[in-house]
Amino acid sequence: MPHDCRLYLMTPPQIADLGRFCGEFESALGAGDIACVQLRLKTLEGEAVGDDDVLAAAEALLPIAQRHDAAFLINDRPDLALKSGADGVHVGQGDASCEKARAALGDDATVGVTCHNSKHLALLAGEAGADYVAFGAFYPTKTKEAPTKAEPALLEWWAFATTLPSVAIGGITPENCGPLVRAGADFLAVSNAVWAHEEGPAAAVKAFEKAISAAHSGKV
Ligand SMILES: Cc1ncc(COP(=O)(O)OP(=O)(O)O)c(N)n1
Ligand SMILES: Cc1ncsc1CCOP(=O)(O)O
Ligand SMILES: [Mg+2]
Repeated sequence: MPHDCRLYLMTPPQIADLGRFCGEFESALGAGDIACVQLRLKTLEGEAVGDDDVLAAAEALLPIAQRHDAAFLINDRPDLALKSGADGVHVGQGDASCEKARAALGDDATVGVTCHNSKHLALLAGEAGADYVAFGAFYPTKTKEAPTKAEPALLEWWAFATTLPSVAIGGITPENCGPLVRAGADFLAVSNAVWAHEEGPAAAVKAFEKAISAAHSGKV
């Protein structure tokens, strides 16, 4: 039987009302097992997300993540991860390098690296000291224009060839996550399926848990 696959929750790219979002965040984290959260704030119609916005969001969300035993990572910016007291950072191929992130944050921090659909990038990230590699996008996503499409076979190969954890990302829902779980993904990184779920984020987390468990037990 494959090892346990866990949820990795990404924030929405824009948070209009931080106070209100804290309630939704608390409700998602309280609904089930979430291993990790990534604060991923992006620009909206050219409006830049300032460092202060990221730091204010981190200040509000980090204690909630800590209360629920979820690691708290910042997207893109090792410097803001350090400033905010986050557990680590997720960097893409166009962001700071894994080595630079590690040097800024230290050995105890978590550093994750986007590897698109590339075994080569993932092996390099592993050599550079990444704590996990992220592959995607597995499905069409509304959250970003994903530059690559990945297949579950890549997760299978990765799990067979290495012991470094993998994160699957991109358009993942409770309905389509089965093949990724069965292929050996260690984490499912999800955003829209949780925040836009018609019954709310807690229902989404519960639906993911049910789907992951069904995939592990071979029911789907
Ligand atoms: C878990 C995870 N995987 C991939 C990404 C994408 O990172 P990146 O390529 O840097 O793109 P942006 O998120 O910065 O738009 C991610 N953030 N998290
Ligand atoms: C950041 C990112 N990188 C590749 S797909 C994606 C978005 C994931 O969000 P969603 O779960 O809403 O598709
Ligand atoms: Mg990035």
